[in-house]
Amino acid sequence: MSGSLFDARRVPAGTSTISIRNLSLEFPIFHGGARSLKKMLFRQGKAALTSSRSLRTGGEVRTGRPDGGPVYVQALEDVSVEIRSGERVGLIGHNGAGKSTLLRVMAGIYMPDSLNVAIRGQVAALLDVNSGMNPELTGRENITLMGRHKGLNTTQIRQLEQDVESFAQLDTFLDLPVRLYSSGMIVRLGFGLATAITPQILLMDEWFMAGDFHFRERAEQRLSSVVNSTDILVITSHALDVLETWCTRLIWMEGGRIRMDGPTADVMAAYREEMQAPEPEAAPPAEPAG
Ligand SMILES: Nc1ncnc2c1ncn2[C@@H]1O[C@H](COP(=O)(O)OP(=O)(O)OP(=O)(O)O)[C@@H](O)[C@H]1O
Repeated sequence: MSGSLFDARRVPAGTSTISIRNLSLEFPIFHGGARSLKKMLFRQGKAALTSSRSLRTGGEVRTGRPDGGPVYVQALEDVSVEIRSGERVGLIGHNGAGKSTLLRVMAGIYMPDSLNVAIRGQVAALLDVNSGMNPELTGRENITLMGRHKGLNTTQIRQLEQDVESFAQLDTFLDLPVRLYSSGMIVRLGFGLATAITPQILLMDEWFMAGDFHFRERAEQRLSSVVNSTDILVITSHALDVLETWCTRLIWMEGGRIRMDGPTADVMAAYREEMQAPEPEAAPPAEPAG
């Protein structure tokens, strides 16, 4: 049985897939600091001129050419992933490892070369609590807007409104503009809305772990019925116990690359072992050239 009000299947149940092949994605840095960053990369000497890896934080920062050129962050590098129906996949890794970027590619927010990415099935992305919400409209108006956007009829929109209202428990705030909500209140509304329609592929960032204790308890109950009726789940979280509970497979990202991909128990054991190992010492700064 579906845990939410509406079912949004677009391909037959059990046939959803995510296929990503040799995907690389970089973000150019346009900030004023890019100039001094370029100088810093240059000072590091020729070997490090096109690459500066910081330990366990972020993707590589690179320059386009040895003589300078634009500076960019390599968020993903040569990533290949195949995910089939029935899989519950967790993404783990250090801050800036590329987990959210990979989720955003799967959600179609970043659209690299279409030859690299093929998604089959209807996708819902719980990546950003504000996504799709208009802060100037009331909570109730946002529910109606979302219902229309999903193609629901008037009766279904009424059902959606009742469902989200009873889940979010915002009382009178539901009729006030969303810009007046606290961050926890926005999570209640955003989460209630996003989980009211069962997708075939559910992509989640860890924001839903926000909210008070009672909310989290109810959120996890609601989520478990949605997750059980989706074909594919991909979730990223630093809460390893959450991943162990939900996931059958883990992908360990490091510096934009896939370091390990396999059954949850195997990848988690390797990841925990590495986390407990002492940090390698940072290399001393190189002497200025010339
Ligand atoms: N919009 C952007 N513009 C520039 N750089 C970005 C952008 N989004 C991500 N990055 C960079 O890409 C790299 C990967 O970031 P990403 O958000 O995917 O990491 P993450 O694994 O989700 O990290 P965290 O665990 O801290 O959320 C980081 O080095 C980050 O600085």
